[in-house]
Amino acid sequence: MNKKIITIEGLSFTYGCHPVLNNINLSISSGDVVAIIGPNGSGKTTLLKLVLGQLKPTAGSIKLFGTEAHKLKERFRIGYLAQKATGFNAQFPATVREVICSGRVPRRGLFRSLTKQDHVLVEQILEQVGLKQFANQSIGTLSGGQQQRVLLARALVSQPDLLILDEPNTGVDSHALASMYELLKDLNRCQGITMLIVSHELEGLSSLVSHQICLDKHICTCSCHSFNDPENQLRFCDRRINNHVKAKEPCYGNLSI
Ligand SMILES: Nc1ncnc2c1ncn2[C@@H]1O[C@H](COP(=O)(O)OP(=O)(O)OP(=O)(O)O)[C@@H](O)[C@H]1O
Repeated sequence: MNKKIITIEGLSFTYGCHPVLNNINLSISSGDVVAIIGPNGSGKTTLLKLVLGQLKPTAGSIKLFGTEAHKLKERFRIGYLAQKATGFNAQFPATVREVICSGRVPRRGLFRSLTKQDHVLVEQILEQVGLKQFANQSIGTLSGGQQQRVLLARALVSQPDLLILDEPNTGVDSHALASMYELLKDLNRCQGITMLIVSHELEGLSSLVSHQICLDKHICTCSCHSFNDPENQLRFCDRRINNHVKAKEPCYGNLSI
């Protein structure tokens, strides 16, 4: 049986008195590629921040690799590409290669130099994301979409077990996006990296993801198909978890895969 990478039980989260997520249950196994979609303000980024341990649940629990998310020490096991993380200006004092190298530091340790092996890996990833020719340029001289790819490379270079991407398609043209998704697919199929991807649209992503979750404040649906089981492929098991029609009070989604 595949190992559980993320286990969320009875999760609720409130900003001040503004409830955003309520009673979410979700379990993601090793090798799953889960896309979270939903309208603006539905709590997608908040859910990612909770998974990353940047926010603490108001109620319930989130475990990563079997440990409470905010207590996880092996942060290098998670590669994270934040939403709208780009915006470096031309004076930013680091080259593309240096930014990618910095993604290796958590795995190596803060006060240890990178090894020859680390540098080989950085060169491989530069090649994979198509940025070799920009390696010695300041990251701030690249376009927004190219900067996005640098940050993806930085997330990948730590060789994460779990890759979390918040709208990785922002500012990336369709050609670059298609090759990014191909790369992610290879990484998932060959290295078994588990992925959690927030996106507004599934176009292009659908051949990559194994599960889709629609997150809204009141309704969550989950559909899944397994690439490993042909009979399961494209099988849509839509689970409308919340019987909100019966509820008089506003109620919130509760989903599980
Ligand atoms: N730091 C904060 N303090 C208070 N409220 C917040 C904070 N961050 C987000 N919110 C609110 O929480 C709700 C969910 O926000 P969140 O960013 O998680 O949504 P989202 O689904 O990622 O949206 P988008 O698709 O626009 O990126 C929104 O109503 C937002 O206004």
